Amino acid sequence: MSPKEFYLVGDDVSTALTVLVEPKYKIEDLKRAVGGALHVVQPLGISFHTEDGETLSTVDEVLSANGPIAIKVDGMAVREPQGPTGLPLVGSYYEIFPDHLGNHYRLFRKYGGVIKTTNMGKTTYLTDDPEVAAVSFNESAYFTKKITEDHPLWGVKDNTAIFVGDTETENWRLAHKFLPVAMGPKAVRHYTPLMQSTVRASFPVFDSMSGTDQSWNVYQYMLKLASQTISKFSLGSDFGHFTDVGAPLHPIVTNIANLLSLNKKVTARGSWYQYLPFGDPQRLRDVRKNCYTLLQEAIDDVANREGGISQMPMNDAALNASCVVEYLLKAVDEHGQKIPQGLILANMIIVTGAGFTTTSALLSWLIYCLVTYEGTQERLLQELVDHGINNETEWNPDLAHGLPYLDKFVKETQRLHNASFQPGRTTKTDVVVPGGYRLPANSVIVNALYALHTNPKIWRDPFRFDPDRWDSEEVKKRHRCAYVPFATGPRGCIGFNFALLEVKILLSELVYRYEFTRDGYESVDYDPEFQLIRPLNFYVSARKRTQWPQRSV
Ligand code: HEM
Repeated sequence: MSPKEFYLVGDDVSTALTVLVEPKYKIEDLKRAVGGALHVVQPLGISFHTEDGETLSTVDEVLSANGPIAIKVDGMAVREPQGPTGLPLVGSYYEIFPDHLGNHYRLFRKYGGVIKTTNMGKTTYLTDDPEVAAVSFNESAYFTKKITEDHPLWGVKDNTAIFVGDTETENWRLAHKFLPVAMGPKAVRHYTPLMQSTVRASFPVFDSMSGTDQSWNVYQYMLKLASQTISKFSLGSDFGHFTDVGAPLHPIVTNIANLLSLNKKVTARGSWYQYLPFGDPQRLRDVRKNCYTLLQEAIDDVANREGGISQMPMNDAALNASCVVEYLLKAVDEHGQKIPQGLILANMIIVTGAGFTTTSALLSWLIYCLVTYEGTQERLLQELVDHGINNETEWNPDLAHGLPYLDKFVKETQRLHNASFQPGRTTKTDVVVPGGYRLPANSVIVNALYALHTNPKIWRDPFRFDPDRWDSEEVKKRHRCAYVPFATGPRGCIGFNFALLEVKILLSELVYRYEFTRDGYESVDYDPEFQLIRPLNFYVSARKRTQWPQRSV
């Protein structure tokens, strides 16, 4: 073993660390050893240099060079991410809001693939670089999902629940053991009739608006439809959203939506703000209490159903249960253990909330794309007709996922209008990420999904809505983190099987029955204050079809 000193170009040579180098090392082994010592998360991106800048390509060259060895990461000196200087106290707030998607995109063009923003005392790093996203999504020695004061989910942090709790807790481990089984492809298949019947039960309401040529706010009705579907899946409850045109939203929906909206407001303003005993911070606490009460009632309803709850292995329970709550009450693991009773309530708030807030926004954007991008609605309808689909079709996942245009239309909509936009991860130590950017320990990095999905280095003509791009080799060979609408890694979405099947069936049923037309000429805005990207002022009329195109095949 030969001791050798290494330092990162960009740091002072006095920071050099000693690494023991074995002469039999391959160059990759040396990179891994040096990367580990200097906290370079992707060590194969390292290159070795003399102090004069000469490149050293072999282990022998490194061992025989004089003095400390300089290293670069992806050909770059190590550097601090840059961002707008901002104003005293508020930081970069006015550089970012209200159009945080557009402004972050602009800041990446100006400052590079990892940027730093400060906002009311909180510091956030963000990336639009898939290489950086890939390392941060991976739970590792360097990154984890830990919800600190700088994390976007701080206001709703709850270590008894999935999504809003830290990875390194026993509670997350348990939730992540039990819940995904209830949402895997096999389990989701048995919820297909539920999706089909829920959308068909909404037709009398849309028919009646069609009859009076009434235009309607798309998000309001997609929220009703998505939450009606998710509430049956998650809680086995019927929220009664389609008893008539003006049926109110169920209080579980309004309370969860308020919870998210208040959290975004409270966390956008700095950590001190949430402790105020009045105003939005107090409202956030009250709304959370209401959510708990309402959800517990829904859980008790399932637990007290006639016939009782029989226990069974997780996989059987997932196929047997009529909803996720029933699954959690039934399921036992390989040791005969159940998920602790005390974890069910908090997890069910999350499953329900994560389920309907995302799918309602996605359904709204799908309709937005249909009425905005010429020819898309006709193409989708033609595909349905060509596959013999109508409002009596018995849906199954193979049919829904076997519609190629629908599939790429959904993908392209999620690329440009994804509901989620800011999955955050926290560094466990200081770390040098791809591109040579250094993040301090305990800092939050947000994978900026919109900026990743429109990064011009990856996506040709990124703002053009073009479902056919999904057939191109370029897109098929993209980096695995260039498109991550559901995030990825151990903390990625567990509901994506359900979500994709749900939106495909609901959208197809609606498009087969109605012709959608945009109402109004204002540009459609997203809500900058909400935890998810949802359209605010988007109206359509949906006229019941009386004619359909001929089959083209
Ligand atoms: C269009 C629909 C959806 C989108 C875009 C979406 C997106 C995401 C994203 C980006 C994450 C990662 C969050 C983070 O890293 O902080 C996530 C996590 C999660 N999603 Fe979804 N989701 C969708 C639908 C659903 C549905 C329908 C459910 C359940 C019914 C669900 C349940 C969850 C849960 C429980 C987690 C947390 C996983 C964990 O913490 O380990 N999602 N989702």
